Amino acid sequence: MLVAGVDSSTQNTKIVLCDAATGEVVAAASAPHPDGTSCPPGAWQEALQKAGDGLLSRAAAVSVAGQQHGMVALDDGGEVVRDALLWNDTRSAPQAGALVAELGGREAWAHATGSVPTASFTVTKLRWLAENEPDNAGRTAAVLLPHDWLTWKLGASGYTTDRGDASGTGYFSHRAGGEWLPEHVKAAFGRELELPRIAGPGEAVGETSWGAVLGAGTGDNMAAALGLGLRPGDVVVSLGTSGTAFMVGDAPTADASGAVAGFADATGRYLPLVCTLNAARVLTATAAMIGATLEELSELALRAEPGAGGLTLLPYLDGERTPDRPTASGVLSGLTTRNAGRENLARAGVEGMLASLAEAADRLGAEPSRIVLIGGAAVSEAVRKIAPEVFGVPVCVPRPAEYVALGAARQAAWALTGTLPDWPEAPSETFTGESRPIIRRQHVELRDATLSWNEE
Ligand SMILES: Nc1ncnc2c1ncn2[C@@H]1O[C@H](COP(=O)(O)OP(=O)(O)O)[C@@H](O)[C@H]1O
Ligand SMILES: O=C(CO)[C@@H](O)[C@H](O)COP(=O)(O)O
Repeated sequence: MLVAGVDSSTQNTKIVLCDAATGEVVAAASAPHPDGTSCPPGAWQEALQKAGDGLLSRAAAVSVAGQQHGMVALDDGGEVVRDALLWNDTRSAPQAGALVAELGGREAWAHATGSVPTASFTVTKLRWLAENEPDNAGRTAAVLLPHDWLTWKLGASGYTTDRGDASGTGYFSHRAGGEWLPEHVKAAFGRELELPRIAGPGEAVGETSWGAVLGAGTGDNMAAALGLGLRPGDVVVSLGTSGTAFMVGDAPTADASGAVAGFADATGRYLPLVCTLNAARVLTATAAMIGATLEELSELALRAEPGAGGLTLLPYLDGERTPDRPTASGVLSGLTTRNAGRENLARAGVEGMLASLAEAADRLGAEPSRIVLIGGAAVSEAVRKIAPEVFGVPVCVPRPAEYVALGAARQAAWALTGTLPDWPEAPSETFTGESRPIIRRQHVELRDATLSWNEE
């Protein structure tokens, strides 16, 4: 029996078709999404159809994992009202600040939802819609997350979501195993909206047009956790469009500083997570700056010394979420005639991205004995070799695979059989290296020196 897992992430849709009993991948495909921080949901559906052509129909069950937080506004006929605003769209930063203040401050938000909302959270996008597009707001009857919408389009019985993705909205509470906070929607939007039913872990929520069982799906980070064989205390660092550091725990978290988002996972447990807006694209941007391919960037970076001769890249290229600097941009600092060269620039790009994620991982307060490194940029040799120097612990890189899609496939198998299957842990390679404190020192000094640069 075969099951399919879909990862509808920021840059593309990836699908894996797996043996339901063993998790062995028998086929895989992908298709790109349009660039940008807003997207017509139809583009995700087209990518799903393109990547899934001849593949999805072989699956007896399917689950969709999606980029978190995106606001899919629907009218009372189920039509999309406007392009979805994505997790990395920072236009609702002022609304985030206003909502935090209006509803009792950071402590109150962390207590109510597990998180303090930044511009990524759906609730802040709802307020932005109400304030800036009254016609679209007036037509909006329901709000879904990207994976909810795709699951509905695939054949779910009504609008559904799961507690993992729901926990990134800003209108979900961990109380009573997970429930909506309609009063938060009303406070943000001015009135209540139809929200999807929160399905239980492993629940089947409908049937596809070819008769496959449909799992509830979840957020992409929750699915990654499901796709990896994590050991207790493991911290995962994912280097995709977003950078994330997360772990699975038994109790909800409530960090009033706002750095750690107190998400739920896809199994009934919790997924404290720290997210940065800038990760893999820091490397693409650095490579473009020095006229190199990603492979050349890696070779060049490995030729430079730790600290890149004093050159530091603060990687907040597209604004930043952790730290909360939505209007920030990147800063290259410490340039001299002695260090101006492609090797140091390449190394500064890799070090900047990793140092930012090491700071994020620290916010989890976990003191892990290893870091599990995944995501598109984890295939880079320079990233793998420099990561232990930055994190200061061994870095375990599971065999490159689509772990989000694999987690979704595992959830599909759960919906199909009623049992979460035990798939074998993927083979991995562990990278070790001397800790190089200079890398994080340079990053922190530049981060703190630029604290007031983007204040309005
Ligand atoms: N060899 C490589 N070196 C560095 N980055 C890479 C490499 N291969 C792919 N990437 C980057 O990985 C990113 C995609 O990662 P992925 O985890 O699929 O992202 P997402 O899930 O957010 O769509 C792209 O930005 C791409 O440039
Ligand atoms: O906003 C978050 C997590 O809170 C992001 O991690 C999104 O879920 C997008 O993920 P990728 O497309 O980068 O995988």
